[in-house]
Amino acid sequence: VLSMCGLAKEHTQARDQEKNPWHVTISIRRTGRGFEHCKGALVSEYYVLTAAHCFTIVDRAEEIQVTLGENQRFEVAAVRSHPLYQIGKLKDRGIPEFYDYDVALVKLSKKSGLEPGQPIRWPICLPCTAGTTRALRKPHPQTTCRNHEELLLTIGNVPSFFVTDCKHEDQQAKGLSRRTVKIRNSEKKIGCEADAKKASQYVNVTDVSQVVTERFLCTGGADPEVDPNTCKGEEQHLLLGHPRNHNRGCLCGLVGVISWGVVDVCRNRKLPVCETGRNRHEGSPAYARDFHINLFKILPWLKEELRDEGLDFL
Ligand SMILES: CO[C@H]1CCN(Cc2c(C)cc(C)c3[nH]ccc23)[C@H](CO)C1
Repeated sequence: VLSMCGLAKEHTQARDQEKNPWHVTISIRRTGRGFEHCKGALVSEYYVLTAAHCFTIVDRAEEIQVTLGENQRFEVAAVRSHPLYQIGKLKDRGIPEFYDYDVALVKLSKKSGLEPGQPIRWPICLPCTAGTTRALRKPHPQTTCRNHEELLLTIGNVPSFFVTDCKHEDQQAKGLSRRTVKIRNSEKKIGCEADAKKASQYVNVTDVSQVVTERFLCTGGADPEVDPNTCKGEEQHLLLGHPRNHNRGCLCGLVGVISWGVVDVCRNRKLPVCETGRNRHEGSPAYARDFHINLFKILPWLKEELRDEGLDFL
């Protein structure tokens, strides 16, 4: 079955949830400390993709809930972090957190698309599947995985966006807003990655490649204009603005999973204003960069874990 991914209402009258049906909230009950939250992306009928660091080794599936849209709750059958994710791997070198391979798949206990009376929850397309070929309006099966990477990740500043909770200025209602960022590729990449050393916990990092490995994409900074930054709890996904018409996210599909940032701009934990993005830490420093796991670098794991989901991997 050709997974009907990336189908969402794009017209301006559509409600936030209809524009971003794949955007989910993951709530983890921590005994004595209430709930912690992360964001995730529905990538098939049963699976949500998110960051592995949202979970600890003791979290059990029973403690985790996934909410689609405003209030459609799902229980979780299993959480599978990438086998090479090991946040404490460099502790003995004075590097407290290491985010390499920071991705996890959360399996829902029932299919996400079949609730009577609920809107269809279209998943977002994964790279190197027939769905992304369709979203890119390219011929199938002639278009290869390499073509996807060339189309989506080669030019210097790749227009992309992430989705964040926000509140509408007037009626204080909660909404979702798309925050446009540029993936710093080719010549912009070096400067972007170098700022990782400004993170408070990375004072002992001598060579930035110790913490920013091949698996990462880098966004943020102020060149040519200031990019919005992510906050803790917004681990989720980076979508792609269409390489040609930058003004509209083309639902070309998932490219990365937000993993960590140098500065947590939501210190005051107030939701940003939907229309303007105000309330974020005003005037983030130019070194406020964000790092995302590049899905093109973890395809074997994705294909293996999602082999029964009918996603037609290329
Ligand atoms: C290397 O040291 C830093 C790692 C990241 N940490 C927090 C964090 C996480 C965990 C996840 C996301 C999505 C974040 N976006 C912005 C900050 C932030 C703090 C920085 O504030 C210390």
